[in-house]
Amino acid sequence: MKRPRIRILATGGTIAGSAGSALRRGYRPGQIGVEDLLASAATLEIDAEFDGREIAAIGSQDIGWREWDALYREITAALEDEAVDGVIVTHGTDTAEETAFLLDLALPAGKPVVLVGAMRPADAVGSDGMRNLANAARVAGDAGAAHRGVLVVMSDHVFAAIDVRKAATGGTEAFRGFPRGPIATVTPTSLDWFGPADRLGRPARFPWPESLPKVMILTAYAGMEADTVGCALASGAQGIVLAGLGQGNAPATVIEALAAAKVAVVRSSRVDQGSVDRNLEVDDDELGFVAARALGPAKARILLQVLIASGITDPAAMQSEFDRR
Ligand SMILES: NC(=O)CC[C@H](N)C(=O)O
Repeated sequence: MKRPRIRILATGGTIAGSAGSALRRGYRPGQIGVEDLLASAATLEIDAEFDGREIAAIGSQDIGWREWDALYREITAALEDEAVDGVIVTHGTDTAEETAFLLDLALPAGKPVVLVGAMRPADAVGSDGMRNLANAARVAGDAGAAHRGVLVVMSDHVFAAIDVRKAATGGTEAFRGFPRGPIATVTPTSLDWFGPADRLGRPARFPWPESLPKVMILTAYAGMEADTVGCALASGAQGIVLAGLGQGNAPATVIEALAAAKVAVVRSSRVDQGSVDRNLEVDDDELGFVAARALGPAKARILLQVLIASGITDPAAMQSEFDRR
């Protein structure tokens, strides 16, 4: 059988991180260039042909429009290139869910696109980077990974971009999926999908935006004051995501300020699991809010940015996009 051809787009992160010593705790992400990453991968004798391009060499806390735009363009070119069977994006774990979800919203279902990272730098004892990369290659080279949207491979799990979250600050099992858990298990030599591809023939949900509007996340807490909303508006936010308490709640004065704000408001939750539904304790119909459903604040912000960029600002129309999977 023909070896799959996989394009690696490197952005940095711990998978390219180095401490300079196996026993040093502090380290810097994005130190290992794509050529060195490819050289390490070559020693694993993975049954695939790789080529690589460097998009960035950063910790993903610094990722933003410049890198996302470059990634979208490179991935689109790779998807159109008959010589490429699948794409791997090496990425820091902190914002992997945001990058994966943004790309997921704007790419057509088709060839596998897989984000992968690591929790331990490349020179740490028991580093997980090459294991995860070998797993990602297994997925990106698998025909069964096509038409599932953008995927994230961490530890021995495959997650869909729409579900995945970084749910722990440390440890190699740091990623979880909500509401769906992993959709496959993977090792360098095995891959088991739990169900059929669910995006067969689905076009891109949104055109790639020309830029992303400013949308801020306000995290709720006991004693939160309404002036936080004023701060967001004064700084030019065109939309606000409430990382609310429980089912997207906040003190009454904050809800009033949000209702008075003349920008889109999406209620999500600071709680990691479970969805935020409409009209439970907050009257979304009355106040013109949108419920984020199962999207956590970071991904709700990405969707809200894309909606505003696409000219979709009516609350009912926005809600139906948040209801979609
Ligand atoms: N485990 C990691 O990748 C964290 C490193 C860095 N903060 C990043 O997100 O890129």
